[in-house]
Amino acid sequence: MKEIKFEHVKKSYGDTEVVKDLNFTIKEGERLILLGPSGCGKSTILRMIAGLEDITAGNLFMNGQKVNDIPSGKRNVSMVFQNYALYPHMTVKQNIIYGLKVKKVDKEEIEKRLEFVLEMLQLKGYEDRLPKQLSGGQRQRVALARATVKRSDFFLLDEPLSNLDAQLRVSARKELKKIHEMLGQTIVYVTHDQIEAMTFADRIVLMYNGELQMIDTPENVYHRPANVFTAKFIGSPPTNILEMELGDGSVKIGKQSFLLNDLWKQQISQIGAEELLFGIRPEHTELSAIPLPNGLRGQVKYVENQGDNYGVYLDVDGQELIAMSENGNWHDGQDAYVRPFMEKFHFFFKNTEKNIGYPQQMKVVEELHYLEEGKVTV
Ligand SMILES: Nc1ncnc2c1ncn2[C@@H]1O[C@H](COP(=O)(O)OP(=O)(O)OP(=O)(O)O)[C@@H](O)[C@H]1O
Repeated sequence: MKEIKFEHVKKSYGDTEVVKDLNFTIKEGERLILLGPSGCGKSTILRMIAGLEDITAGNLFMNGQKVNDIPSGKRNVSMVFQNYALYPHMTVKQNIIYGLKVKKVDKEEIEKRLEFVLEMLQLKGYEDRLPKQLSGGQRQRVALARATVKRSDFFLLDEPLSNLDAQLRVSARKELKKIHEMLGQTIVYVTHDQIEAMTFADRIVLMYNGELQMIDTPENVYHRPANVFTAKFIGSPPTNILEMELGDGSVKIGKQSFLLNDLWKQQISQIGAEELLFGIRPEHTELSAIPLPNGLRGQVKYVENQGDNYGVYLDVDGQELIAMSENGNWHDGQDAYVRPFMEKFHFFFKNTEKNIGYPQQMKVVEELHYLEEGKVTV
């Protein structure tokens, strides 16, 4: 089984714990993305898998075998680094096959694998060039090729596309997916780019401050965030998190309130919630210049042009709420009315910032057709 299992894994540098009690399993053949802000411990986790960092406490298993003390060279991993780390004095071909030669792989087999990656990563014709004679995108493909020819069980990538421009990143992700489909390796991929994570991952591990915040599919990370951090980290502009009070079947925000439907009323009463926070994504609201039933009134503070639509920042009784609008004709200080979609509400416990959960009947679906308040059909 090409599986990686963390069992109470910790990593400290001196007195500083940079990875705290990790417990999760990376499944055979999956594309797992380690996502999180700078310094959260992503690279450290990847380097522990690669055997480039010691584990301070706990156990790490690969292929069912405990590998805490197994050196990197014996872990059946290949790794691609952010800076490519190509050998500058070797040609493209030499760079790609160097590892295989060291391992004394049969000559014919080396040629076969070389042909395969040159073809797949569009490097034909570049075999005899030195890295300095290549563009950034080509160098990155050579680094991918060098890791791919090893055909190891585990393919580890540390921000491999961050030096590429947006277009090249899209095509490189496609190539990576192709490699994955053909070779079926278990991929662990570090990035701080949520778009990369959402488009490439089977599952995402979201890290913050050395702690795992959530591990789940991109859909669930977006629609069912485990806590406030996840809700705010995923999505742009970030999820609105508002202070609220519970009224009688309603949510009070500042001096205003809107009614909850029966599903939410039941959910909230079931968990016996005390103090809650209310979450709603900017894209899950309706914004209007005229009052909306069951909505909130705010004043426009700022409008951000996002190309195909606008982020409108409102002051709602002293709290900021961002809504999306197709038109940019909003002016500062103007009254605006916003209605959060009930099917897209999130509630979090105020003390722990953990999600309270969702009514069972509210499925995670991409396309929803809104009828009226709180009623939804798929
Ligand atoms: N050799 C080291 N000695 C001391 N502290 C370290 C060492 N390597 C990393 N750290 C610290 O450990 C924490 C996690 O670092 P890590 O590189 O894993 O973060 P990251 O999430 O990959 O960040 P980035 O996205 O910026 O690369 C950081 O606070 C970093 O300063």
